[in-house]
Amino acid sequence: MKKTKVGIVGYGNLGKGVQAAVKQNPDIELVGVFTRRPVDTVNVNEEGVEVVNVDDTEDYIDKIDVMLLCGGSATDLPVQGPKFAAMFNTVDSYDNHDEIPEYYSEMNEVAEENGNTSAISIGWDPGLFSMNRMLAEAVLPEGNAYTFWGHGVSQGHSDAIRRIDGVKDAVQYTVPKEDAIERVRQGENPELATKKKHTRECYVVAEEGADKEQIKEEIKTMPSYFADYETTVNFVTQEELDTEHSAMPHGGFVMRSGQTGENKDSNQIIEFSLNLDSNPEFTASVLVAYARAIHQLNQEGQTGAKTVFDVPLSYLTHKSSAELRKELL
Ligand SMILES: NC(=O)C1=CN([C@@H]2O[C@H](COP(=O)(O)OP(=O)(O)OC[C@H]3O[C@@H](n4cnc5c(N)ncnc54)[C@H](OP(=O)(O)O)[C@@H]3O)[C@@H](O)[C@H]2O)C=CC1
Ligand SMILES: N[C@@H](C[C@H]1CC(C(=O)O)=NO1)C(=O)O
Repeated sequence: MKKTKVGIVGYGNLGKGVQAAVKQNPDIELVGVFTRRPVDTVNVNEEGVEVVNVDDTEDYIDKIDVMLLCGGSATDLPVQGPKFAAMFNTVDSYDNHDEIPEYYSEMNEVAEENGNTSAISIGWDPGLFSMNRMLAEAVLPEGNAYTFWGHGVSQGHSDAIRRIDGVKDAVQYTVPKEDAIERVRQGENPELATKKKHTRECYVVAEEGADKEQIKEEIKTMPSYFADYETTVNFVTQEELDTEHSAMPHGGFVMRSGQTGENKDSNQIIEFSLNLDSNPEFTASVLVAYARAIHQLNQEGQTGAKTVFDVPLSYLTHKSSAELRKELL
């Protein structure tokens, strides 16, 4: 079997998750981990997997079929996305929803120019939840849609806090408002503004001597991430963060309630939910499936940026169409 050879760019929670996910996919092979840090400070604990500084990436252009970009969306991917899409097929999990259209345009231009294929905003939201929002809307054109996340750790929001000057470490929990969920489940079809659906709880380790009030203000007013939410900021020690906030569970659901029939008197509900012990390991598993698909799309000459709306579902699996018809139809 010809394997898809992949590389990991950025060895954090998501990068480690990709390393684990590759081992569950016999048709995928990990060639190397690419990091901005000195290579002797990053230990991947896996025989045969090279650790390379990102400045030496060009040496691997002919050795890697798809590069999995595992950097943070707040500040890493806006730079690393275009940089790596010029050299490789890529898959990333870019999740700043407000900026996805602009990111898509830039990635599409770079990937097209270089004959590469780049899957962007892959994961669960954006990603599998996006797919299900679209599917539900296509099937039930007359209705109301809702997305709820948590209670769990948003990696994107946690990463965004960690990038603030004076922050040493941080975790952000997204907390759904139970009254909002109840109103949706009761079929009220409420109009729910962003603030009305979730609150955000942050646990922050400040650097020695950092201005905590300044950090709190930067978090609460951060556009796209916190500005539209009720957000609480708690300062804790590194030991408290490590002992009480090291797990990264998450999940949520997308739901659409729609009406059908001559008199629109049939109420139909579509719901897709996730319950994740590990947000990074699940997200990484989605990225690896898309690495398989992007490799095939590029071999077919389909270049440019792709979202979950552009990639055929059957390309995500190693199974043939005949196997799918036999086993899963
Ligand atoms: N679409 C979706 O559904 C989802 C998207 N995501 C996205 O994934 C992104 C990455 O999340 P996550 O992996 O948790 O972020 P991390 O903070 O763990 O890692 C981000 C980067 O920071 C660097 N880094 C990691 N650990 C260290 C360290 N100890 N010292 C110095 N640098 C370090 C790494 O780059 P380097 O090795 O180069 O130093 C890494 O790529 C999030 O920002 C989010 O946007 C996450 C979940 C779901
Ligand atoms: N992109 C999110 C995945 C989901 C979770 C989330 C949130 O809690 O706000 N939004 O989307 C992440 O980084 O974890």
